[in-house]
Amino acid sequence: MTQLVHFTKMHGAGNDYIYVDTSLYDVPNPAAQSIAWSRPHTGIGSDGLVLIGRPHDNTQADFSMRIFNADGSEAMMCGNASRCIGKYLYEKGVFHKPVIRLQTLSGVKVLQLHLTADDKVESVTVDMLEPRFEQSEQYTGAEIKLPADFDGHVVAAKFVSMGNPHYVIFVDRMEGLDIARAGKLLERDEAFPERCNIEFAQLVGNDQIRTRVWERGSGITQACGTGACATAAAAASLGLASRHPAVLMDGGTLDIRWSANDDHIYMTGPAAFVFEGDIPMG
Ligand SMILES: N[C@H](CCC[C@H](N)C(=O)O)C(=O)O
Repeated sequence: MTQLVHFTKMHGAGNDYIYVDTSLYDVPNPAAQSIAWSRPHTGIGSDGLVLIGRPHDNTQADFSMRIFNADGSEAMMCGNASRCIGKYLYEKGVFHKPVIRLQTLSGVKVLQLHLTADDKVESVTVDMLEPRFEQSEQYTGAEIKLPADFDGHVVAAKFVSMGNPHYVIFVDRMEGLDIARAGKLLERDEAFPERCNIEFAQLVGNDQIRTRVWERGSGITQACGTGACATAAAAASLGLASRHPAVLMDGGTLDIRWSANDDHIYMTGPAAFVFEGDIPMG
């Protein structure tokens, strides 16, 4: 008999993933499952698969997260998924505490849940740790060439690592730019040995940035938590915006605060259940 896996589909500002609690269901080949289940017509339809697990070292963290893009590649971190995991654990009664330490491939992230009067999770703040701008195994520093429709519209561009790599391009207007084409091309630019997430950002004011995202391994998504943090960090470090902007993405707005005290970025935003069900493995 085919083994069924219970899943929960959730989204954070429209960035949707399939969540499986691996203490209940083992997913031996998550890359293949992410590809199959993320397909809209023959699967569940999502930006990828997130596995909620128990940490390898439980002195450091309460739970762990692994995230797979829709193409099966594994990501170091996912901001929107970390907020959804907070809501999942709390509202399903798995871990009924408002502070959760989540182990990821890019370090332990602390989640602070904000609760409503009827004990629901209204929003979650995640300590996303420090942004990094320097050259690394993720970015060679080589010049990046943009397609011709961007000529005359680029204000600035900057590489930022939030654990995972991001390249943020500030433009003077979004209209008329083929961001899907540019994103697809730049994701695989040779400047990014591990490929890259690409953000297209337009300054709306000192405290507001409009951002669209091409995610490595998933394409255009409605929002990206690490991408919003990278955008805010790039904007502030270039002197284009404040250290506490609202980042307006296609599927919702994230509040980003880059603390001057500890240099950490704090991301606050929503998390929502969509539906749950059982799906065959394989
Ligand atoms: N959507 C995610 C990021 C997934 C990143 C992934 N596309 C990669 O780094 O390969 C977020 O909310 O932060």
